[in-house]
Amino acid sequence: MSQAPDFSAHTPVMAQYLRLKAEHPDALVFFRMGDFYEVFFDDARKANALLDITLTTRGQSAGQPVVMAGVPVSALESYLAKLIKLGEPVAIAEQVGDVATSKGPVERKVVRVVTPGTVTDSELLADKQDSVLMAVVTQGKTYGLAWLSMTQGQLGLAECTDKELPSWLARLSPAEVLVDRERQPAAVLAARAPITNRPSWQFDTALGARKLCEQLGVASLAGFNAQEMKAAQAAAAALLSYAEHTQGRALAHVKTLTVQRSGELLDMPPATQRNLELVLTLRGETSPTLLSLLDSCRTGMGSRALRHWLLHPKRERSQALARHEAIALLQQASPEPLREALRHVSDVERIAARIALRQVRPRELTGLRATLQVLPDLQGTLPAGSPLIEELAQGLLASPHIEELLTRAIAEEPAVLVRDGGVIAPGFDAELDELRGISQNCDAFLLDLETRERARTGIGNLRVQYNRVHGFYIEVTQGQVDKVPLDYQRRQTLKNAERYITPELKAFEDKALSAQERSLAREKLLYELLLDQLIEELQPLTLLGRALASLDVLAALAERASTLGWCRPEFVGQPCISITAGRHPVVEARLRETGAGEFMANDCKLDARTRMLMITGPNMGGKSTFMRQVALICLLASMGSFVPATACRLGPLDAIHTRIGAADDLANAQSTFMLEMTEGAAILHSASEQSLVLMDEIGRGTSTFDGLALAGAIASHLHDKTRAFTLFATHYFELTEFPAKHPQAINCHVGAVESGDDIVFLHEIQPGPASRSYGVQVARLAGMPASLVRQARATLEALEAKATAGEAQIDLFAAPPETPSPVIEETSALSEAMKNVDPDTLTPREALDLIYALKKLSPA
Ligand SMILES: Nc1ncnc2c1ncn2[C@@H]1O[C@H](COP(=O)(O)OP(=O)(O)OP(=O)(O)O)[C@@H](O)[C@H]1O
Repeated sequence: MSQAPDFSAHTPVMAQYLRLKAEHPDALVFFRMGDFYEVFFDDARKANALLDITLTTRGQSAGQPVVMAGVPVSALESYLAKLIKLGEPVAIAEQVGDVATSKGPVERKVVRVVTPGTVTDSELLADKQDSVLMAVVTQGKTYGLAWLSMTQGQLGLAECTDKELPSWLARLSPAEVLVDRERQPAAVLAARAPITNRPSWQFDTALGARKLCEQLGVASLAGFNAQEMKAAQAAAAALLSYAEHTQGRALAHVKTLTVQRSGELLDMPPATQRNLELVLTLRGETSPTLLSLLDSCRTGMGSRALRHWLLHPKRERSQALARHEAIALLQQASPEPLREALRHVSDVERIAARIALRQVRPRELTGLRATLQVLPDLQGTLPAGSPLIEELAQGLLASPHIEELLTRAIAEEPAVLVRDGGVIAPGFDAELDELRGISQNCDAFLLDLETRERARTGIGNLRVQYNRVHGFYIEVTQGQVDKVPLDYQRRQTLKNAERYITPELKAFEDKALSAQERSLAREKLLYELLLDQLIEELQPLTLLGRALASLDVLAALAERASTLGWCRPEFVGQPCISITAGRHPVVEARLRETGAGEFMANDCKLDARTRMLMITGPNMGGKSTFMRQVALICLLASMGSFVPATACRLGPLDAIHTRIGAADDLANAQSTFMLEMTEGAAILHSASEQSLVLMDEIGRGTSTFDGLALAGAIASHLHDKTRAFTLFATHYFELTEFPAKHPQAINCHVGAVESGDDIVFLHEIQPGPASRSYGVQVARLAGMPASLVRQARATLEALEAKATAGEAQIDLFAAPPETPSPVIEETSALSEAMKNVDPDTLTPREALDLIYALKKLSPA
């Protein structure tokens, strides 16, 4: 055992600080001193650098100057927000002892540690996004994942392979990842989420299983089908220990576990999420994206749930079907009354979590009360006929007596903080009412005393008053001082007046001031008791939060479907992606916003016989837009939304893969071409017959011949071996020959017409190959100098003439030659042996031996 460090040479306060710091070496310790949080020594230097706060010294301790910096208590939140953004954990050490009665420094304790993945303060969290804490550990080839959204009380487990790990990280986008400090998985380092190292022993399967059972209040994990997930349990051990450690308490609100298996969800690798601009644009902005277009939710919890739906579509379709049905009914009846009712709803999910962590503020409770009061109205807006909506409606019924309790307990308009008083409603507690009565009756008493004293002393302008510094006093102007009776004791002398106190007034003062203090203490106690009662009701509250969030998403999707003119998709069992008049929702919205014209709708018909579209046509013609819109429509249908088309039939789908030209991944030191090939290889390895693959101009990152050869080979592989539904956009004209030799591929092109030197894009997908590429025209449109365009055109004509003059056609798609057969080697061994033979010198016996030897060398 290591010995506890000895801080006895330090001043008592510094010794106390250093003990707390020793328990939290990785966090900045914010040490409460009255109205400030102070940081010392190295933490002070760090805070000075990160927060730009002034560094000073205060005296000495153990012979060293005490370097310090401080932030006012009232500004804590803004400093925390900065540090959390920078990924710096902060341990908050509060004064927990009684200042008045403490001998030596008042007792202080770290009450919580705020880290990026465990923040629960509403001010520090984005309304529309969850903060997810995740733990990742490897056991052999399996990665165990466990994650927790502290503010939603949701715990998740999964296991995956190293290939799948990046998808999981992208999907969950954790705010903080816990890893074994001895074995940090490369994919986690690459994901660039803040990493927190934990000791190896915390990633222990048995400990994880025990902690999970305790947390969920179950005897075994069998009910969740998680008893065999050893690696995930090990991750959960570290996750739960850390979460409790940072909150400084057990997590009463975490009662549910979702077990997600690889293979359950539609696979969307990070490249797909990025290329389709689902939640972030390629530039990293939050708008315009598919999520920003979809999110007309009325509540933060709705927006968070929508994001989850979008990133976690299931392969199995029953959930999506139920959502389609609910949206159709809401749309028929108009979703507006429900959306209107949702305006009055607070973030019940987060409030429930903050109740559990005993951090909830009075005004959040009045928000909850107001929410509970609108539930009957909200219930009235729900259409009948959808099992999903009926199930969600059950969640709304769960909490009538919480409303009653909150109405009785919390004042109409409570103060912001409990310590300010005025939070508990009158009539809730007799003792509190009495204490408040005493301080409130002050005014009447003082008026009465004033009248009596005026009469007794004959001083007409005598006044009884109060101020915070001197308490109660009787004020007499200097001219009247000689009339003051003997029982008046002088308190203070002013220029024009004297102030006195009398035994009666003193007695009243003691009673009034102590009543105020006692009433504040009583309110604090009652508030804590109220939290105890509310914590008993966490389950219905959590259920209520989820129901409201889901209803909000359904109503938003119904509204979007009506506003944007989307249709209900249909699922079928046979392989097909059949979209009639599909549109790219985000591009269409942008065109509408900017008045830049109408979006041209396009069909996409793929089935068992046609699995690949070879798409050609000019730059800017709309190839990328078309391919992306097909993927987005498939994704929207799979998450349970309506889709931007007039009709849509979808067969089973297991993944959406995209390889779309991206900027160099400079941060990872990969060249464009290397990245292109790496992403392409990953797709060829993981796509299946039920996958949708988008290949946009693969091969363009290298020389023409290399690129063309690779593109041809990749198309063949996808067509012959993978057999995925593939949209293959290319500038290589040679590839328009591909369908002639590949029966499941067809040519199509984006239409464009030339008028003179100009080109007009029709954005229409038409059958057959494009006639030419129009690159020079596009360059002209882009404003290249006229002389340059002329030169390019002349060169192009010359090149075209040379090409048609003729070389023999190469079959780009011919099956690869067989690996050289061993025959060649063996034959050469044979001829090698023959070289050394001189027949004229051989005896018959040697000739026979030679025949046997040659026989051995020859192929069978
Ligand atoms: N169906 C459509 N209707 C109307 N406008 C469209 C349509 N498709 C694309 N566009 C417009 O054309 C622009 C270019 O489209 P897109 O990027 O898809 O072209 P591309 O053929 O992939 O070009 P490149 O080969 O240069 O990547 C889009 O930004 C959009 O404004």
